[in-house]
Amino acid sequence: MPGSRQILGIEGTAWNLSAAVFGEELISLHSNPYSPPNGGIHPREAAQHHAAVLKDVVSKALLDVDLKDISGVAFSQGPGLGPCLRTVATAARSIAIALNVPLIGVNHCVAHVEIGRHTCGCDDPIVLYASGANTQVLGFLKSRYRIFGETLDIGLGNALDKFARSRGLPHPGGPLIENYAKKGSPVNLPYTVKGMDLAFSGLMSAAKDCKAPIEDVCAGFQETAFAMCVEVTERALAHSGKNEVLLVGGVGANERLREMLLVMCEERGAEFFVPEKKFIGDNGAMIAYTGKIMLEAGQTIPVENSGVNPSYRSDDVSVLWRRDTGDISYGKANLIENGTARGAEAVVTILGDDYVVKRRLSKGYRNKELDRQLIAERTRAEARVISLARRGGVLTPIIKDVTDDSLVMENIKGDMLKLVLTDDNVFNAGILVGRLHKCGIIHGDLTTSNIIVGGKSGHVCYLIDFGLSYISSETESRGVDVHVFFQTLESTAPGHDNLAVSFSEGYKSAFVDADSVLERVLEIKQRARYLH
Ligand SMILES: C[C@@H](O)[C@H](NC(=O)OP(=O)(O)OC[C@H]1O[C@@H](n2cnc3c(N)ncnc32)[C@H](O)[C@@H]1O)C(=O)O
Ligand SMILES: [Fe+2]
Repeated sequence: MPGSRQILGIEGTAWNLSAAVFGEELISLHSNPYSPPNGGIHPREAAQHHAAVLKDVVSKALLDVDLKDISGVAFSQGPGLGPCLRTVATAARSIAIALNVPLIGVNHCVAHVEIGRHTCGCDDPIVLYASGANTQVLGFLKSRYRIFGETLDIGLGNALDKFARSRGLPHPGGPLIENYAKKGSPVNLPYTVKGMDLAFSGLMSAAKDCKAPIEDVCAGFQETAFAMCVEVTERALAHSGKNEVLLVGGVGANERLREMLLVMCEERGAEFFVPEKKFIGDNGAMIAYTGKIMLEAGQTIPVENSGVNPSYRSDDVSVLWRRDTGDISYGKANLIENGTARGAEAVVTILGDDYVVKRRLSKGYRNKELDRQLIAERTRAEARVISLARRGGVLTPIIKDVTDDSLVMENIKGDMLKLVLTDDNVFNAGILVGRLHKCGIIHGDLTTSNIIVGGKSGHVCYLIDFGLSYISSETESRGVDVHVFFQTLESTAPGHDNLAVSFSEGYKSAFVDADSVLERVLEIKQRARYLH
């Protein structure tokens, strides 16, 4: 393709040294993976491997290309293993200087997403990015890939690989576990979704200690870990109002994970996408392609500023190559229509004039036993938290009846706070949340749709939907609660900073530790994390 724009991309953040050229479409892709002789990936040894094979891999990628057509060199700038990143960056800089073309520093996580969007032809998905080092649920909003939820400890792939190693299996363990799991019946392991976040290290330790046959442990590991990922993905879908799901990252090769996401999407009427295998794990094509669209948007970097960043986050990248999408539609999923509202987890139906029934839905993607157990645990926990909150003076619906999967409770009449955003109402909401935090409860989903303003005076605030609530007196958890509330204020009433001030005043008047929580809220905002 003479004259057309072609980009050379080099990937080498961890296990795979891979190079590709992307023009209008993929022109070439060559890889030389590193397999550790024993144990996991050793950063320095992996970097030595990359240095040793780089010339061969890049030459092969350039074999049928006229060097005059190369208009940019892209490389993985991070995240990844420091020595590996530096090796690849050095090579990319030299090639860019030799060819006298711009250099493009690509965020590896964003590249996983972009090659997925391009090759699958999806537009604006919620992304489950599950790899060795990372596990994140992402969605595009206002020039950035926002992180809706992510692992708080290790990546899912690393958890699988480490467990496999503890059983004497070679690296990478993910595919081997998948094979064992096909022959097993799942054991029960700890399910650790925390709000919108995930954690895998407790699950991994429990799997290591489990004495059941390896097939059953592998099946239990997959069923538990994947159900956690699918749950957070579904919630992000419900909150964002988006209707596409894209799976990327090495763990996305797993057929059971794909099947579970497909079932979830079918149940919600969303569309599921997954790239073909050569584009799902680490590969040079994702770097070359993302380099190409970045170059077209003018996002190149001078060689002197091209240092690598081993902890480069997906939400650090300013995405200039995508058109902006509108606001997230908070609470849209919770609107009651024809007497029924469907959220990510439950259906609420009006029962006569005075009551509503909240029934948790069975999820077809979950293993039956896990499904039954989660529904029963969460229903009981919700009833408990509501009673505790009432005892602490928080107005909530009165619970009339609890079964294995449903709560019958008082029908609170009034308007959602988001429809009556006045200083007085928001001040009262602050008092309510202050009382809640005082009695050690975190709401977990403090949106302006979950506060109802009503009562005789028309100004009394009730708190509803405790489905994600938990017990904690930590400043961080309280701060996240308030931060979520402030974010929904911003999205429903942009520019009305006075509302956050009124809320804070109410909050302070009801809760002695309010100041330290509000300080933490500022810190959380700085972290630019999209917590919802
Ligand atoms: C920073 C970068 O280096 C890193 N890349 C990475 O971790 O490689 P990736 O190719 O995306 O994913 C590798 C992981 O994917 C897992 N994996 C591969 N096939 C699998 C399968 N069939 N089932 C489960 N896990 C699988 C492997 O066990 C390994 O943990 C990342 O994206 O976080
Ligand atoms: Fe990766």
